[in-house]
Amino acid sequence: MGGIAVVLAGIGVTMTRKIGKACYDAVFRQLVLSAEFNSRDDSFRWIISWLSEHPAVSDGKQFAVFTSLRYLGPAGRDLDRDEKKEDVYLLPTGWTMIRHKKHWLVVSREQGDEKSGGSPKERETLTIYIIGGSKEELLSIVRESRLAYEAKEKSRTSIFVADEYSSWNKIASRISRPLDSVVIWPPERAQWILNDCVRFMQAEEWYASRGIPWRRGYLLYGPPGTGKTSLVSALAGELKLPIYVVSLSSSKLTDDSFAELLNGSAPRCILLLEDVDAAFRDRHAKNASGGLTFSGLLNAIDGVAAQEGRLLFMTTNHRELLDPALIRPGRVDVDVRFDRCAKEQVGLYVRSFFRDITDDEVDAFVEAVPSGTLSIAQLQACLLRHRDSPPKALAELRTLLSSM
Ligand SMILES: Nc1ncnc2c1ncn2[C@@H]1O[C@H](COP(=O)(O)OP(=O)(O)OP(=O)(O)O)[C@@H](O)[C@H]1O
Repeated sequence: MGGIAVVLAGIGVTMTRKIGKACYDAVFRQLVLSAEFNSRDDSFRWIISWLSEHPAVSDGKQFAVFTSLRYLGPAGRDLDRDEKKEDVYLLPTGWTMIRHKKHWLVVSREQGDEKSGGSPKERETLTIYIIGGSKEELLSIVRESRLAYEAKEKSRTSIFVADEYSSWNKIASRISRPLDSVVIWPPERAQWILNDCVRFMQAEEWYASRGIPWRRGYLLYGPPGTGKTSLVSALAGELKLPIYVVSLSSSKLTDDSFAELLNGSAPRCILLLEDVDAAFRDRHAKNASGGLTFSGLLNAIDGVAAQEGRLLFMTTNHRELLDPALIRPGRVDVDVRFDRCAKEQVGLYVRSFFRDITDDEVDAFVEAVPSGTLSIAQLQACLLRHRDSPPKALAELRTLLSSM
């Protein structure tokens, strides 16, 4: 008898709990709206940036640091050489309540476990609960955060690099580099390439009406440090497009993950494949071990399922080592050769570096550097060591040249 009473009491407690929870959930759902932002989605960045600038948050005491400059892979190295500025956000830790306009918002951040896949940063979610608010109010927060983020990013270039999990990591968002900061010869060539890109981006219908896949490929080749990556960076700034960088030499890449990466890039972007020769000196060199194959590469960049409307840039120091199939017309439409400095480039670069230098001093640099001996990167390194003294820079340059 006593046993039955205990069982009945147990059932009663469980039922009461369940009913209580159901009532609580129903009331909670009625009063509280929520939106979840996953770090895989762009909206996550908007909200993170919006929250970190919200007065109620910036007055807080406990913060977690969130930075978008997380991973500098080999391909990120060059792009990051000029500026090491990070996007750093200070965000509240755990659960936070903030007053926004007429409502209270509760913000919670959660890190997913390994089962949810992807890199740890990719598994993060941020949930905003709005108490007593409407769907429209929740949407207006998302819109507001998007507009603020886009306004902030307007004069910046976003750079994404494929990480070891074969997903995109935003490594930087930096002030766009002006096109005329890249000194190539002849100077009108940079503008020609920019015009070509613009013309392509505006020609979706033209391509569609002729049944031509809407794709354009550029091969930039020449010695190291001559401005290939810098030009891509400047073009991205002028075109207001993000750059997606893949290093083909990564051993983690497979045909599937490469195709997935390309599909996961923004529909309008610059896709930059750096040092293509390192991975594909010839089509047979790879790949017994299951990495990216040559046909996998070709399929992903221009197979039937390949994305359209993006600009493909490939860079190499050794054009002669590339498989002809990779650079045939249709895959590479524009070939641009970069060389070590012509005398005119030395003059232009020195003038733009020192700004208030005299004509005679510029002429001395031009005279000292024979055409085709130094890359701009070498010249730049020397000038940087004596940024306040053109005569000292010139003296060091002469020593350097005499030892070559
Ligand atoms: N033509 C150029 N105009 C202005 N700066 C240049 C130029 N070439 C190189 N530089 C400077 O030299 C550095 C290296 O340049 P960059 O990475 O663009 O060279 P690269 O040709 O892509 O080299 P690599 O083949 O090694 O990838 C950068 O800091 C860049 O600012």
